[in-house]
Amino acid sequence: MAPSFEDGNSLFNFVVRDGNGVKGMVDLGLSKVPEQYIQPPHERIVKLNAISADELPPIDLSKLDGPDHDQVADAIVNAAEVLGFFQVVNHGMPVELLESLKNAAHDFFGLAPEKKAAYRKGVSPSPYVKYGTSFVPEKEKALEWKDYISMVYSSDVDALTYWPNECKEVALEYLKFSTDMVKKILKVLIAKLGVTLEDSKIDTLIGLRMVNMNFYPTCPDPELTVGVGRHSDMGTLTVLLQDGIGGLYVKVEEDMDAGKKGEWIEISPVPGALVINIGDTLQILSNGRYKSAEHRVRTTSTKSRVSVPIFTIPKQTERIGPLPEVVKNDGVARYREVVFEDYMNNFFGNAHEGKKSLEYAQIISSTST
Ligand SMILES: O=C(O)CCC(=O)C(=O)O
Ligand SMILES: [Fe+2]
Repeated sequence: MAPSFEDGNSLFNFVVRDGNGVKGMVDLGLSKVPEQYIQPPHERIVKLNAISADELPPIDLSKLDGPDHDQVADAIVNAAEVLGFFQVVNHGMPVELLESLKNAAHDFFGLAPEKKAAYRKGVSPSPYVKYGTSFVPEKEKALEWKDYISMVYSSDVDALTYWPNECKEVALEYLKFSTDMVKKILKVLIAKLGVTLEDSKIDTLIGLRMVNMNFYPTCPDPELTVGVGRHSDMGTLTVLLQDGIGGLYVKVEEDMDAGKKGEWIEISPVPGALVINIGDTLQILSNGRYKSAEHRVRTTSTKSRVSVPIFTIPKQTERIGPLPEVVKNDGVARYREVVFEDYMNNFFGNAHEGKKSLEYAQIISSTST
C-alpha cells in the first residue's frame, strides 16, 4: 500500500530509512513537491545563465602528449585557477564505455526498491558500497532531489564481488581509465606550482577512489528543489560523466576579475566529454591558487538525469596542508595541516553549504578583519 505521507516522518521513513529514495516517491505519482524538498528562496535555481560553449571550450587532452603540450598545460592551469572546472575530450576513454555507464546507472536505479535498499548503510554487504538519498538527510533543512550509489575501490576482487551487478564491470573500467587521466592532469597542475612530487606522493593524494552514480528523478517543480545543493568536493580531483540533460552549474568566485563574478554558469553537456573539477584538497595543497569550485545541480521535469562522478581523495591517514614550496613563495600559509580523516568527517558531518567545508582548514589572517 502506498504510504499517505500525512506527516513528515512517514515521508522521511519511506524515502530515507526504508530506502525507497526520491525515485520511489516519484514513482508513486507525485503532482507537487513535498514540503521536505522545498528549498528556501535563496537556494533555488531559478535563473538559468546560459554561457555560450565557445567561452569554455573543452580541452583536448591527447595534445598533452604532442608538440602543443605547453599550451594545453596552460589551459588546464588557467581553468583550475579561474573556475575550478573544465571539460576534456580525447581523454582516452572509449565513448562506448561512457554510454554503457549511463545505461548501467539507469539499470541500477531501475531496480525494485528492495534490491537497492539492500545496499543501505548498515545493511550493505560491504562497507565500501552504499546506496542512499540526498547528502546527509538527518542534518538537512531541505532534502536534495537525488538518489545515489557509492562504490569505494579497495581491490578488483572486492569490486567485482560487492559492487552491484548492474554496474560493477563498467564502473571498474571507468575507474581504471580515469586514474591514469587524473594522474596526468595532477602532474601538470603540480608542476605549474613549481613543485616536483614523486609518483608515490601523487598516488597518496588519490589513494582513495570512489565511483558514485547519481540519479535525479523528474521533479514536478524544478524551481522549488535542488538536485544537489551548493557545495565543493572535498578531494583532489573529481571526474564527472554527465548525460545530455544538463543542469550542472558552477559559481564564478567573487574575487575573480572576470565579468561574471558571483554568477552561476552552466557546464553544458558536450557529447563524449568528461568534466573535471578541483576539490578542496587541491585548493589547500596549492595554498588557494587552484579553486575548488562551488557547484550545484538543478532538477528537471522532463526526464530523469544521471551522472557518474569519480572522487579521488587522499588516504584518510594522510596529512594535508599547503605544499611548503608554495608557502615559501607566497610568504604565507592560508591553510593549516589537517589529517584527512578529520577533514572528511567534518565534510560528511554537515549539510552542503557552499565552500564552508574549507573553513575547517582555513587560517583566518589577523590582519584581514
Ligand atoms: O550530477 C552532477 O552533475 C554533479 C554531482 C556532484 O556535484 C557530486 O556528486 O558531487
Ligand atoms: Fe560535486
